[in-house]
This record gives sequence, C-alpha cells and structure tokens, in this order.
Amino acid sequence: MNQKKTTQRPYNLGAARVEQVQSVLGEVLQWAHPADAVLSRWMRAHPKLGVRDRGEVADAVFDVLRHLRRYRHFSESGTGPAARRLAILGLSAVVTEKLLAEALSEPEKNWLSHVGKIPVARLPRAIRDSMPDWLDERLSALPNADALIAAMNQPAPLDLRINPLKADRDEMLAVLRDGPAAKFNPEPTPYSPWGIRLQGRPPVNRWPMFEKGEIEVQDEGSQLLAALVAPKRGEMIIDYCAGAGGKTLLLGALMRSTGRLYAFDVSAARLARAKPRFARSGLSNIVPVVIAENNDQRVKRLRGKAHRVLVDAPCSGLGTLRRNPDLKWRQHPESLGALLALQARILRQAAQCVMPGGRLVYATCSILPEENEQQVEAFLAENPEFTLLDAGKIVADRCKNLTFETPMLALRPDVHGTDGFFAAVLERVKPASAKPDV
Ligand SMILES: C[S@@+](CC[C@H](N)C(=O)[O-])C[C@H]1O[C@@H](n2cnc3c(N)ncnc32)[C@H](O)[C@@H]1O
Repeated sequence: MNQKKTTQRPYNLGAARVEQVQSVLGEVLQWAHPADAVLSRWMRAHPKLGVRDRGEVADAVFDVLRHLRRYRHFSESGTGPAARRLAILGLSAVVTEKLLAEALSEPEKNWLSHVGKIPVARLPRAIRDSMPDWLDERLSALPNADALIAAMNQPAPLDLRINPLKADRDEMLAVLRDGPAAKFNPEPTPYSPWGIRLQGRPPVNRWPMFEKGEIEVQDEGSQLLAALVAPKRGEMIIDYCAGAGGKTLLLGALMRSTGRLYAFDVSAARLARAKPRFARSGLSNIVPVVIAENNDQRVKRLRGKAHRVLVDAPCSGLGTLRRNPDLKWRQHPESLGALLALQARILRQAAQCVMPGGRLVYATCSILPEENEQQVEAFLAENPEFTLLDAGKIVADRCKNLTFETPMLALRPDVHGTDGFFAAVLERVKPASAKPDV
C-alpha cells in the first residue's frame, strides 16, 4: 500500500475557496480599479481554475461588494483578518454549507451562526442594504426608495440584443432554445423588440452567433435608448460619447447601414475597443472619430448639420449597481460634482451640431436627479431654442407597454427590470423664417 497516499490530507476545496475570495477582495477593496477588471486579471493569472471555480469566486466577491456595509457591521464581532470574515460571508451566500464548513475553525462556525441570527430587517436601511450615507440620503428622496435600493442589490440577468441587420428575434430565440443556450432560459425582453434575456452566466462570446455579429450583449435599457433616438435611413447622426460602441451598433442597424453615423469619443482606447464590434456587425455607415475635449475642428465643421445627436454622457453609473456594485463605494459626492460640470459642458458642445428641427438626446445610466432631470432643466433654461419632446410617445411605436410619468424616460430596476437609465429628447426648433407660410 502506498503509505504516502493514505496519510496525505485530502484537498480542502472550502479552504481554497476562502483563500481565493480573500485574495481577490484584498485587491478589489483598495478601490484602485473596477472590480470586474481586478477579477478578470486574477482569472487570467489562474488559468487552471474551472468554470465552476471561477463562477463561485466571482459570485462571492460581487456578493461582498453588494452587501459590504452590512457585512462589515457583522464583522465587528469575530476574530481573524477582516478580509477573511468578508470572504466567509460572501461565500456563505454562494456555496453549500458543507463546503464552507470544511474551511472554518470552530470559533468561525460559531460566529457565522451568530451573525446568521441577527434580524437584518431591524438594521437601519443604509446598513441593511449597504449604501454609503451620502447615497442613501440622495436615494431617499426618490419615490419608492426601498424597492429601488432592494432591486439594485440583486444580480442582473444577461440581456442580448439581436442585430436587426442579420437576425430576427423569434428565429434567434428558437435557435437558442434548441441548443446549449436552453439551460439559460432565453426569453424575449418585455419592452425592447430586439432583446433576449438569459439567466445565469452564459459564455456568449464563444457562441457562433456572437462571432458572426448576429447578437451582442446589451442591457434592455440601453437598447431602448436607441429606440428613443429613432434614427432614419439616410440621416446624419452623431453618437457623441460612443465609447465601446454599444449604442452606435443599434443606431447603425436602425439606419439600415445607410446615411452617416459618426462615433465620437475623446478616448482613443475606448473607440479602439468598438472597432471589432463594428466589423462583426456588418455596418458600413459608421465613422469613428477621436475628438478633442474642447474646440474640436471636426465638431465645429458639423455645426447645425446633424439630424440627431446622442449624448450618452459620462456619469456616476449608479443605475448599474446590479452589475457594478463597487460603484457605490468608488463614487463620492466630490467626483459627482466634477461629472456634473463635464456633462453640462458636453451637452453644450454637442447641441451645436444639431440642425434646426433636429434632436438632441441626453442620456445617462444614473438614477440621480442632478445628473438627469436637473441637467436637462438647466440646459433648457440656457437654450430656449430647444424644447422637450415626450419620450414615451417617441418609443411607443417600437416598444409596447412602456409609459412614463413625465416626458422624460426614466427606467428603474424595480419597475422595469432594466438597469437605471435616464434620457430626454430635446428638439431644436426651426427659426420662424424656415417654417412654411400658412
Ligand atoms: C457612458 S460612456 C458611453 C458608453 C457608450 N455610449 C456605449 O453605449 O457603450 C461615456 C463616454 O463618454 C466619453 N467622454 C468623456 N468625455 C467626453 C467628451 N468631452 N466628449 C466626448 N466623449 C466624452 C468617455 O470616454 C466614455 O466613453
């Protein structure tokens, strides 16, 4: 008998998992980089881990980020390194009790059982639902804040968008339901005519329909923004903050690859990431342009020329907490102040490109009024040649059952099941002389 083999301790998967999560948290909680970037780097450095291992580590890290304040409150009791206690709490939401028990000492087991009995509902909301005070205060001012915050603390499903140039939603749904995607339970999105919602963590970018440019990953809310821009064939459209091209792609397809669609951004790196997506999509009407922050000559040349200008503004991203829970810890009131000034500046610059009778669409993935309604109101006060149109009426054609209480589009995870998105459509009125005589 092999003596060595019988005396070797069996591999303790639970202990390994706690160490893995603790090690990722050690870096993520320094807030130097976005959590998904830290996780991707860590995964690349651990190529031998299987799909399930990766999934459990990522889920536990994201669970800690969602519930960080509550977990820190729980971690005030217990002993050992704080990051280990956080890792244990995150894993307790993700793996089986049996697996976790393999990793824990007796005092740790007792501590976990003790915190499991704390009546969470009696904790103050900012601790219970893990919001920094400044954000909890701002969210309190919104209608049904409890429901909104609770929904933002849930993981999001994965939304796909078909490329209307290359695919039909019903046919794609049938293909997905018939193949290996069936286990992710594909369903049509409730509002967007191009969306398919999946549950779980499907490896979409390895699917042939993704490689062929027939589908893209895009939250339903983001798809609805393209419906709101409502570009037509042959028009000249500017996507002023195109980034990695998420919205550009759908705008280009809605134009049936005709006309001209400028994809502007100040970040060459972001636009570079858009290029393979543009190539896969089969669109030939997109013109990517890296613009300068101020006094850009290309922008000047397009003064008064565009039918539609979309400003998908840099924002706090606080509408996307379901996917990016670290943002609530990485954003601060001071960074918000700088963003507000930048949004107002971009809006002013982009507005100059809109032709008389054309439209400016201002959008964010934030739920904070100062980035949204208040920006639009300030812009309208300074620019009386623009008027606010009714967003609900504009999307009604394409998106059934989508209504809003004000003329602006405001999507919420608790109400619409999308990320939090905001958009307003502003039309530049034609000067009186340009109107036909009656
Ligand atoms: C919300 S992201 C855009 C996301 C993109 N539209 C999409 O759907 O994937 C905002 C973008 O604004 C860009 N940006 C920041 N300052 C800008 C400026 N002054 N002019 C134009 N774009 C700017 C950022 O580089 C970033 O890519």
